[in-house]
Amino acid sequence: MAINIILAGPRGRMGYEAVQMITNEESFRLVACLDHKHDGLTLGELEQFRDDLQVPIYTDFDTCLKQHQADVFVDLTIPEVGYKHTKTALQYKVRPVVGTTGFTDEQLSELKELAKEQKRGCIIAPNFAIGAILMMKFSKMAAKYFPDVEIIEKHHDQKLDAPSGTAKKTAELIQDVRESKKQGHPNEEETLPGARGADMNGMRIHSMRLPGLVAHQEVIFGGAGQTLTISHDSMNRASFMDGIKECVNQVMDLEELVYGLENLL
Ligand SMILES: NC(=O)C1=CN([C@@H]2O[C@H](COP(=O)(O)OP(=O)(O)OC[C@H]3O[C@@H](n4cnc5c(N)ncnc54)[C@H](OP(=O)(O)O)[C@@H]3O)[C@@H](O)[C@H]2O)C=CC1
Ligand SMILES: O=C(O)C1=N[C@H](C(=O)O)C[C@H](O)C1
Repeated sequence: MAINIILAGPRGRMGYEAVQMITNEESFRLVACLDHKHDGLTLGELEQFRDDLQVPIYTDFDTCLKQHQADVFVDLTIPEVGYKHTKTALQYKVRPVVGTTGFTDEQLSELKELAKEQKRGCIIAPNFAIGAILMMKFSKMAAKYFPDVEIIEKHHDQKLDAPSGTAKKTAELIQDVRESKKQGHPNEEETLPGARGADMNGMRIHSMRLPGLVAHQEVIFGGAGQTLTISHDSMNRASFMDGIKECVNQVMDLEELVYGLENLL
């Protein structure tokens, strides 16, 4: 039996790639899309998609969910909207797979509670690329031995949230094993505000935004007379598609929210 999917954000950089992946996968069926434009049209009627993609577009999620029996909802939009969509999907007992980043800790806790109440699987994954998951896991391993660490994340200049979801998640994983400490000189001062980046329990996160970049991260550890750099680069959005596929399959067997693909691999 095919898994019926509703996708939010089909015209976006990630959404476009996800449409190709879902429609090429025999065991998936894209039953509808959610957008804030083009209500009543089909994907095939939009310039960027193949003419034969007879997938209806809705701007109202409730209407979409009432019209289509879906198993899984995939969100690749923007933080504020992605959070609302995820909540609505769970209320309709449809399992969300969320790639959208920038949710607050409060929003994540609320969604965790809702998924538990509804006994429905939900996966929120700040990064779907297997290489990025390994980079995070290796960073957690290294942090046990190197408590001095800074994260540099580099993304395209159209990204809305900073730091990236991946950088935050990496810092959280490192925090599980790193003793909390302020790094750098105790009397250091920023003569230009922000020069030392964001501060997470003394660990620094720096966000770079430039045209030409896709998604890249370096985790740099420093110790006596040595540094260790763990880095990952996504050269294109195809790098995230195997992870989405894995999440769509795995979410069907879950009854709670899982935050991070590293918990499923
Ligand atoms: N987990 C992961 O592995 C990855 C996660 N991401 C995250 O995925 C998200 C999307 O990234 P990306 O594709 O690059 O971003 P884009 O800006 O390219 O795409 C976002 C899409 O969402 C649409 N949108 C805006 N508001 C709504 C709404 N109310 N309902 C439905 N759609 C809406 C936008 O339309 P319009 O352009 O008309 O505003 C756009 O088509 C981001 O949060 C990003 O951080 C990205 C890459 C990997
Ligand atoms: O916006 C992006 O592009 C990406 N967002 C995710 C994040 O915030 O970590 C994942 C990846 O880095 C690409």
